[in-house]
Amino acid sequence: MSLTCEQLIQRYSESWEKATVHPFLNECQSGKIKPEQFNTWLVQDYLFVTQFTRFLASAIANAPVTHFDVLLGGMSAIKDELNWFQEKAQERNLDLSTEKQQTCQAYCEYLHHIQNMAYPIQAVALWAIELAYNQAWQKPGKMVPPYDEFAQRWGNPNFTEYVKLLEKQADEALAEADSEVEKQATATFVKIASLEKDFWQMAYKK
Ligand SMILES: Cc1ncc(C[n+]2csc(CCO)c2C)c(N)n1
Repeated sequence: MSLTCEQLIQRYSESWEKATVHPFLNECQSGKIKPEQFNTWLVQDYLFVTQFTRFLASAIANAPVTHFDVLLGGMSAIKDELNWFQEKAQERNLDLSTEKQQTCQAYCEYLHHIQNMAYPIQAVALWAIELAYNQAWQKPGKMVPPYDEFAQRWGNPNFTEYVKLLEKQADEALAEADSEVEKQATATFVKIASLEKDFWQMAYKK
């Protein structure tokens, strides 16, 4: 039996919990987050998504044609997401040409690093990155305005469906992987969980 996404979640459930449960999210839920802390996180997330766009493009370049439909749908969603980030930044008077914090920089470098690795590794990364947001923004429960818009964006059923399709594709890719690629895909999952955990914390740093 080959490795599956479900097994990764089960085997590393503690790391995954830390990736998707954080005081930042609870403070968005209650409305206690300071606007400047939220803004700090938002700008860093925009910077991350610009790098993620390049990562998705390279995953498409390595993917089998049977995976194009889902991934191209993801690419189209990112076009919308980047424009939406720019709108939010304008509303909040934020400068998007800010420097990356160290955690954001490390995450972007990691995406660049796995860009040229075997496709199953990229398929697992795409799934894990999207699942992290899909779960993290739902776990605290109904959020107060203005943070409910963010929770809706990443917690809505359509996005959940997209993440399920990414899981199916990652499982298909893993079914073709040898044990070395399985090992690297596992390491990628664990690394992403750790980077996601650190990412929330950037809200509290200048
Ligand atoms: C640190 C961090 N991790 C995951 C995501 C989730 N995500 C990455 S790109 C994108 C747009 C739709 O594909 C979404 C929702 C994020 N934004 N920031």
